[in-house]
Amino acid sequence: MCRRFLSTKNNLKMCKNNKEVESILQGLINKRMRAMKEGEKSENDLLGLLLESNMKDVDENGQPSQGMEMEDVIEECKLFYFVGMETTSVLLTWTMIVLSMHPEWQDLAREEVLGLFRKNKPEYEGLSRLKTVTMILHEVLRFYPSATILSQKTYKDMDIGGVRYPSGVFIEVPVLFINHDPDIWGSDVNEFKPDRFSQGISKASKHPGAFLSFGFGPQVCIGQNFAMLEAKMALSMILQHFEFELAPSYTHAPHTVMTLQPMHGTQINLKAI
Ligand code: HEM
Repeated sequence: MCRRFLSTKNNLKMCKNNKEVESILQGLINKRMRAMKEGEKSENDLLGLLLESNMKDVDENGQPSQGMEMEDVIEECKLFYFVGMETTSVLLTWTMIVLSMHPEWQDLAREEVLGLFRKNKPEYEGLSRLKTVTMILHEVLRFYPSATILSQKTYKDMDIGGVRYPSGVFIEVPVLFINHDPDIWGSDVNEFKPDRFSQGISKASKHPGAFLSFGFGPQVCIGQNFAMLEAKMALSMILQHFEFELAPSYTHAPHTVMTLQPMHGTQINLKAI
């Protein structure tokens, strides 16, 4: 990877970090493979599944090229870690910011959570009944989509929307712009209005497929249900135990570093309840 880039200070740092992540993963993989070879039952997690498929193919075909290369296993682990962690964490961050800016929605969300769980740990069944919290998370994802642009590349000559594209053209879908387009969402597009999602995602806008914060088509986010569950669980627990508001030092400046983030951090005052 590193040979493709100029040796600037930043690129060298990125390469160093990348090598460090890869060597940590390689260590974890080696440990797990040793355990599997010694007959230990593989754990029911992503790494276990990837390695099981990798080792099975190697065994049955006698040559490793048929299975997933170790490099691919490492890349999959990196992909899941980065796309799974960062996206959900910025969703929660923006939700805390927006609920601080709109205390009326913070109160409604807390009312719903306490009504369902009181101060008990939220359980799966109850999380699927959170209507206001779900609408809030969808509206936050519309306002501040973790991925602001989706990139696709044509792999052959093709027609898209009446335009002929040759193979190898990058097509960028500007999710952030689409999510803020009044022709799609209405003239109140710049207002925080979770109830636009009260009838579900497909009825929230004038176009049923306009909500692209989890992508679309074959590359649609595989972790979206898990991410929503995680976010509902975390937000419910925060709402159960704290009231929160923005600290005076907070400066609102969304900017993109891979994901859409608050440029100057998220200073929030919490009050235990
Ligand atoms: C709020 C949280 C999340 C958001 C907003 C989000 C958003 C997205 C988007 C927009 C894409 C499509 C990318 C594209 O078309 O190029 C995507 C793909 C994907 N997401 Fe998520 N995601 C989230 C959480 C997660 C989690 C928790 C996981 C895994 C546990 C995950 C795993 C993936 C994977 C594996 C892909 C496919 C990548 C590919 O095929 O290239 N995501 N996600």
